[in-house]
Amino acid sequence: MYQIKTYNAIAQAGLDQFNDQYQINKTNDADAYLIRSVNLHDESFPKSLKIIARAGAGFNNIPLDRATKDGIAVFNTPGSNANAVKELIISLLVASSRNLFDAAAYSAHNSGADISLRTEHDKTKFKGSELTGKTLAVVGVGHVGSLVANAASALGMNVIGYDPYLSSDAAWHISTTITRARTLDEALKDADYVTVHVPKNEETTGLIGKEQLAVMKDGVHLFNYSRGGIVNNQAAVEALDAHHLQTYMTDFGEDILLNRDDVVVTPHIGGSTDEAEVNGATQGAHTIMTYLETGNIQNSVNLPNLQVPFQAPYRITLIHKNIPNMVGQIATALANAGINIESMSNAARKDVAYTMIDLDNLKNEEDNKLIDTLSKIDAVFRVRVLKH
Ligand SMILES: NC(=O)C1=CN([C@@H]2O[C@H](COP(=O)(O)OP(=O)(O)OC[C@H]3O[C@@H](n4cnc5c(N)ncnc54)[C@H](O)[C@@H]3O)[C@@H](O)[C@H]2O)C=CC1
Ligand SMILES: O=C(O)CCC(=O)C(=O)O
Repeated sequence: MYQIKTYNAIAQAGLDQFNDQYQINKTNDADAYLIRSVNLHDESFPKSLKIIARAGAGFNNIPLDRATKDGIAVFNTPGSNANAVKELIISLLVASSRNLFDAAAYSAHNSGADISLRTEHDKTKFKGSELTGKTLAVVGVGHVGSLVANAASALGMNVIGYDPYLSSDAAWHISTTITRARTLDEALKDADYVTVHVPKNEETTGLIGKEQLAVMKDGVHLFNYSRGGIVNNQAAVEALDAHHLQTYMTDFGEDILLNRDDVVVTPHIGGSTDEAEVNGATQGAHTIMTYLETGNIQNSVNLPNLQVPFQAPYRITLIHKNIPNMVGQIATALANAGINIESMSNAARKDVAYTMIDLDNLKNEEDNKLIDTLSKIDAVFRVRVLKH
């Protein structure tokens, strides 16, 4: 029986994917965590833990290096909530161009006998502009950014995308109407609207700061629905005070953003739709079952991808450092145990590697001894034995 531990609200439809080999939230000694935004940086992991599946895109809440050293595979669910974020960004583009929040707040407090007279007089304050023909810069053109770019283009906007690491797969999803910027400044300088859709990491922290804001045109609208810290909020507030930035909308609040008419803060709701939550939980559940039952890896964020159908009834998987002679040592340990290798596959990702070995014969009583021997090889982080 495999044990699953969940954190945050995980959609029931996702939990329903687990078959009767799985128990949910029965013990802390879990084989798998299925999580959303919980911060795991200060948590130690139980020895039993083999996989963390993040239902969603961002994985900056997970200590990846520590997880790798503990032999834990970490996955996200790419694209599962991208449409939810896209629809929210499109609504915010419209809301900012039509002063929707201010106009609605005005009407909420406008009452009395002469209401229609006052409305007709005051509505000029809320006159907006149209999105068609305006320029949108999309920074990060992955799952979310590409959908935002294509939808904005369909609304008649000129869209400029900036993504120095764009994968060829992702490029297939971008409309030919999107202009590609070679530098961040090139994307920002003509934009009436800027939206940021990058992962949070060392490189992207402060990606939009004082200098980048200075490159933008007067009156620009900025959206940060990626992560707090990717836009430097202090710099954004200064640009708002100088009436250089017209509005700033973000999913990630901070005290300096409070009580301002030119800021809209939403409570991290970018991926909060029924559909996105079901997609993420379902994809996460399938990722967990595949990894626990077959060892196959797709969409890991700390291990290399490696998918091989079972070639024999038994499979040994090893997570280890990507250094010379690891495969040699593993093969020698198996040979010393008198075990013949049916098939062996290995893949590496930076300084970590993953090896899967399929075997015809493995006596039950030998499992523990073999795991012990393989685990003792220096630089091996995790050994598992699976049966087909
Ligand atoms: N507010 C919310 O609830 C949600 C927030 N997010 C955030 O949005 C981020 C993006 O999500 P997805 O599009 O699904 O991820 P993704 O991984 O599909 O796309 C991210 C893109 O950013 C690009 N990128 C990386 N560094 C860059 C840089 N320095 N400059 C420009 N582009 C860069 C990558 O090449 C990639 O194409 C997530 O990492 C997450 O933090 C995602 C979903 C919901
Ligand atoms: O709603 C959630 O779980 C968070 C969505 C998110 O921020 C992400 O997927 O990166």
